[in-house]
Amino acid sequence: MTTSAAAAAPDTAVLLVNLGTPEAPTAPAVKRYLGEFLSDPFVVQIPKLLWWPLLYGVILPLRSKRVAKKYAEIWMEGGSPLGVHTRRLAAALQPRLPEFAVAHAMRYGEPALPARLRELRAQGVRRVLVLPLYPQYSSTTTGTVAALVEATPGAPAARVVREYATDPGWVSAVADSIRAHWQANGRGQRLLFSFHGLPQRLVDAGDPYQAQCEASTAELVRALDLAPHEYLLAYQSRFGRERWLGPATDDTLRALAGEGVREVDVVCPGFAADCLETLEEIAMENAAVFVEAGGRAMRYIPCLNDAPAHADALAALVRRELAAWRDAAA
Ligand SMILES: C=CC1=C(C)c2cc3[nH]c(cc4nc(cc5[nH]c(cc1n2)c(C)c5CCC(=O)O)C(CCC(=O)O)=C4C)c(C)c3C=C
Ligand SMILES: [Fe+2]
Ligand SMILES: [Fe+2]
Repeated sequence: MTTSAAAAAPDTAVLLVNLGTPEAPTAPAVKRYLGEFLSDPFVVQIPKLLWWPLLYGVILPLRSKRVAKKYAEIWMEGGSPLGVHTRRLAAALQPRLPEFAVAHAMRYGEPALPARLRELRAQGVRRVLVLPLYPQYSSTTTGTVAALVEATPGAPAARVVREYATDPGWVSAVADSIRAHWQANGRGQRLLFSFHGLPQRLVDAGDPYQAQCEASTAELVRALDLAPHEYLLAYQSRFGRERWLGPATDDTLRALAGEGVREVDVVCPGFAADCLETLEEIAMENAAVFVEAGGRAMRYIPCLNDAPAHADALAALVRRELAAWRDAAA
């Protein structure tokens, strides 16, 4: 690097943060990743003394093997879909924000968030806007990212984007992707909005996640001009025995097939990037559930991933957030 390029090194960075994903579609790699994920007290609130023996003694040994097989079915040349799409999205964002350094990190696994923050500081970055890739806020996702940023010594000054559930640019990008999918593949009789689930207990305790999923859906319904009978909202990926948000995506698909609906489209606006929960659980498992219940076809509408419209929307969001940060400091 020349001296002038070094002098021009950006003092502000944008850090995209996603959940994280295993390094390989193997039981040991899945065990490492799930172990870190499920021992985060923001995600599972059972006291350590009870939870850890259950997690490390029963859940991980059983689940890692089963889940590794699922990852193997969706693995891409460059790695896990969530990792590949997140990396590509950061690369798509960089030319749209040329005066800033754009990087990405994961809350669990690699590239690890604390190391990335310190690396940016070492490169001369003094301020970092952290953008968790969760449109809707939950303590279990955005909240744990914000807490880790706060708890990382040696990090640049940081601001964390809380949510973008009704951001107009993001809503337009998702709505356009749904229209484009209909144009290319035909349109089903219903559109199902499927969001990742959450324990009902957390919502009752004040987590705004459900309200934001509903707000995202309302904005998308408005943008697409859908009538009430044309769409449904459901929650997927239940984990454990307690009550989670409902209705469940699989139950909803069975009920639709039972009502005689032959073709249904499913979109997952809680996921910025395709991952196990969309590519395997929705596009494979739930598509089979719908057909077994008598439906003809469940068509999955992909996440925005590294689409230009996604990068455009996030770049605009970043510029607004940085301006708000500047104003707050002034
Ligand atoms: C207590 C368990 C879980 C909570 C709470 C939870 C919230 C939550 N998760 C996402 C987004 C993703 N979750 C993903 C995978 C995944 N989630 C859980 C459990 C909880 N999630 C598990 C155990 C797993 C792993 C897969 C499995 O074992 O079934 C993923 C995909 C990761 C990938 O590598 O592809 C995403 C993304 C949100 C948005 C959320 C709360 C709102
Ligand atoms: Fe999850
Ligand atoms: Fe799942």
